[in-house]
Amino acid sequence: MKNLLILHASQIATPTGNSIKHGREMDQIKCISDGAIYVENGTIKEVGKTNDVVEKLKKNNINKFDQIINAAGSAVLPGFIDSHTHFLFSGYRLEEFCERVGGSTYMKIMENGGGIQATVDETRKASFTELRDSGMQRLNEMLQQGITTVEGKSGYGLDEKNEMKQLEVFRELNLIQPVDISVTYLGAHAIPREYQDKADDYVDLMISKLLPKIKHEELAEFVDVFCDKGVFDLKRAEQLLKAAKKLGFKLKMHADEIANLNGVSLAAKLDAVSADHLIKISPEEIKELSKKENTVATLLPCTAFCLKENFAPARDLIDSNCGVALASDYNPGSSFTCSIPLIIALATFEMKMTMNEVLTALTLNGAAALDLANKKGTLEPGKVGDIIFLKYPDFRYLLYNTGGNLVSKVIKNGELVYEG
Ligand SMILES: N=CN[C@@H](CCC(=O)O)C(=O)O
Ligand SMILES: [Zn+2]
Repeated sequence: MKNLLILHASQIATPTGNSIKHGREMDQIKCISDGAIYVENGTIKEVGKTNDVVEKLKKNNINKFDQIINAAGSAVLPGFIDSHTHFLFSGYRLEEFCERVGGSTYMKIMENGGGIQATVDETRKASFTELRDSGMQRLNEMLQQGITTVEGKSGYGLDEKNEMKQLEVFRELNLIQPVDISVTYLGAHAIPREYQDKADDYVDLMISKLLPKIKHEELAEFVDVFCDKGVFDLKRAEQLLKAAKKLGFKLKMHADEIANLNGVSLAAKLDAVSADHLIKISPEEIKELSKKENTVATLLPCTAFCLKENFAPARDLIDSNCGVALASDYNPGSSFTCSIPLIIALATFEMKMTMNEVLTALTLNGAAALDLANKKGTLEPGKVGDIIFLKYPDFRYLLYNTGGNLVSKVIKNGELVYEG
């Protein structure tokens, strides 16, 4: 048996429950002062006031611990869950980023052969080892931000060999470093050059060959599609997602990012686990989404910021009773950052979310966007022991110390894996 006892936390701050929080529920955070957490074999067993937890452990004759950490002076939170990223890629797009800052647009760059295609060219050239090593470095950066679970999408291979390479690198990374990766197949990230005027053939190829192979080899849990103008239209997105669902994949969707193609409606209709971006979501779609218990609205403020777009209407979504998650969208084009402090600053100051809502969106609702809300995202008995410490005594310092990385310790599965 391996166990850990955390004592005297100035504050334990956590959402509660095993499922997505909607609307007003997102604003409810449980705070315990002078808190303690006991973790056994990677699972949280006790959470409460230090005196109460210590008493309970004594009663149960638990008096030997592999590690005891005094958390006085720290707020202690669930590990952050970054539920939308494209962190596995090769090559950077600095020039295009600067062009955009100077006035060009994401789609103009893509039409001229840059954008996702440029990263596909570089990623195809990269070896398994190169991809693994750069992925490893990025995961380490995430860990230091307090991210204990991340979603990773393929989508920079766009052919069988290179999509499989990305998915296999994810599998390897899951074995060799602490951050858990939930894997998504995003073959429908762009129409590959080889299929430029044959988009239907590419969709057919994914449906007839790639999806069954990936399912058979258990290389991805989710299937996603970039449904937008100039990429995959609604009809093709529906065709692909329906086929994926039939094979047992869970669904995600890049929806209403650049243009409104009614993508959120489709995500709702197909019971997707999440609909992501939503910058251009319509009022009707907000209504539709609010009726869905389990489709998370995943908002990506760093992307809107870097694309100089409006932010997704977080307030309207939450006030209409939707469940909102926040994620980084870490990718080499529209959001080359995994900065949790930047997400927090944009979500509060620009998107008018409360700090309680932001914490829920980065933990429990992030877990829900990965279908993990019954295992992760809160500090409660039965949940995985993924816990972070801040260098200040109250979680609201995350807002107050604007832009600062306040994470001082990260516990993964009950073990200390990072100390800043
Ligand atoms: N929009 C599509 N995919 C990414 C961008 C990927 C890229 O530009 O490389 C996104 O979510 O923003
Ligand atoms: Zn994305």
